[in-house]
Amino acid sequence: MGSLRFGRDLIQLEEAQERVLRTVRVQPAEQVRLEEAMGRRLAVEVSADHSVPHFRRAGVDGYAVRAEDTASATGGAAVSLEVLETIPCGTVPTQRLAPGQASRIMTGAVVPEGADAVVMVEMTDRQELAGKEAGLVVEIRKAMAPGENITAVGQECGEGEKLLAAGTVIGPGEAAVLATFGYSMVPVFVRPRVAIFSTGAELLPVEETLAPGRIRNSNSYMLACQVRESGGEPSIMPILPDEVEQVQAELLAALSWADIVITTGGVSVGDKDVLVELFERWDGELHFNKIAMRPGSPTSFGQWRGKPIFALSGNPGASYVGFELLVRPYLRKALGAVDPLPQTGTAFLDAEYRKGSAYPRYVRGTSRVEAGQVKVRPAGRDKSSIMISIKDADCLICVPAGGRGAEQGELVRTISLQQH
Ligand SMILES: Nc1nc2c(c(=O)[nH]1)N[C@H]1C(S)=C(S)[C@@H](COP(=O)(O)OP(=O)(O)OC[C@H]3O[C@@H](n4cnc5c(N)ncnc54)[C@H](O)[C@@H]3O)O[C@H]1N2
Ligand code: MOO
Ligand SMILES: [Mg+2]
Repeated sequence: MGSLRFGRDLIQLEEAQERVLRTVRVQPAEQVRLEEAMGRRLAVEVSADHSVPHFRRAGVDGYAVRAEDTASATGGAAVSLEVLETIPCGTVPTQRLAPGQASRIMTGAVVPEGADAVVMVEMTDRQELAGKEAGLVVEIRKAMAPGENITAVGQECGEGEKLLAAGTVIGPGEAAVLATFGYSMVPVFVRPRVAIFSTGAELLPVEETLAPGRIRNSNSYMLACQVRESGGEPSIMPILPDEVEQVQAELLAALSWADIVITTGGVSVGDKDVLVELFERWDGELHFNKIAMRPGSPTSFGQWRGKPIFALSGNPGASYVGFELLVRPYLRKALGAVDPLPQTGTAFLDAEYRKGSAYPRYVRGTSRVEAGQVKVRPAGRDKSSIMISIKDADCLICVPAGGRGAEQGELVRTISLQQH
């Protein structure tokens, strides 16, 4: 039995997170088409290289006028103005308004010089005059205030304004900004390639028929989803047996192309806990192999050939939580996030949690808002070996170390899940 198996140094989760984040190298950038940039993280800061809007923009279909010309207009006593021209969207007005003049204008078109308001067409009547006074006249039935129905230059944003920080996840609003400023190609961080290995002689590939003592490999698929959600490119690798030679060879092979390796299982104190065996004989660097947390206390992390290896516990609950607390922050930082650690909040515990523990516990929780208060309860049976309740969790409930657990109604700290 090697020394790592029992003689492990216990560290706090915060220390483990720090050790993980210290090793992160930010990913290189690549250019992708704007329509393919959704969900990616921006690799550059984006500033406005022009004001928005960059011309005075009509906000309604109607008539551009001089507000002072309309001062006396009411429903009963309209003001008549001479119509100079029609200004459709995408064109530039050719004439400046003088007193007594108006121009027909469409929503989104350039407001002509001289005009300082746009009257909705519903507040006007048109007249075609004949004879000596031939021409088009518009009757305005509403007094306008200067600036009414006009979006001023730079009202949305001024030239030079910083709009998107590097590391921002590109969603609908960001895509609209990028399009506005001409980014047909967008510099984004390259997705880290993540090799996912599950270890254990009991594991069956998903397509196999159940057999006595065997279970299907669920961790790899769960983790692949977590990797994808975090912006990584997962590869589900073949199941590894509890044979250290083979595990060593397969992980080394993966390190030649993957940016990150994740394993599950084989990190505890069982006879066949093969990752422990590997860490005893490899030429890599082990940064920790025991964290004061439940689930996932034997979670281990090291670097081999300069690449990070996360060895998560095999128990599905521990694997899931280990990823959220350690791997997701790594991926987020590698993709330029400035705040890689999960967001925390508080909520009222809606059920008692009587399970005390020597280590802080991260209990899968389901939260809801009731009468303006966030309430949270355990998502189901919360044992690290239980897989079924993972799907119901939207947060982790932090239960401090100690023999007491937590009371119903107590304000508890929570960690949000499923962020990018
Ligand atoms: N004597 C002790 N026994 C255990 C301790 C301990 O401190 N002393 N720690 C327990 C804790 S805590 C955990 S967590 C587990 C960690 O176990 P391993 O990481 O070594 O994982 P395995 O032994 O390989 O498997 C544990 C469990 O999970 C199932 N499993 C594994 N891989 C998968 C997969 N890909 N998909 C679905 N399920 C998987 C496996 O069949 C086992 O049931 O050790 C405790 N024991
Ligand atoms: O890693 Mo274990 O989950 O602490 O039960
Ligand atoms: Mg084990």
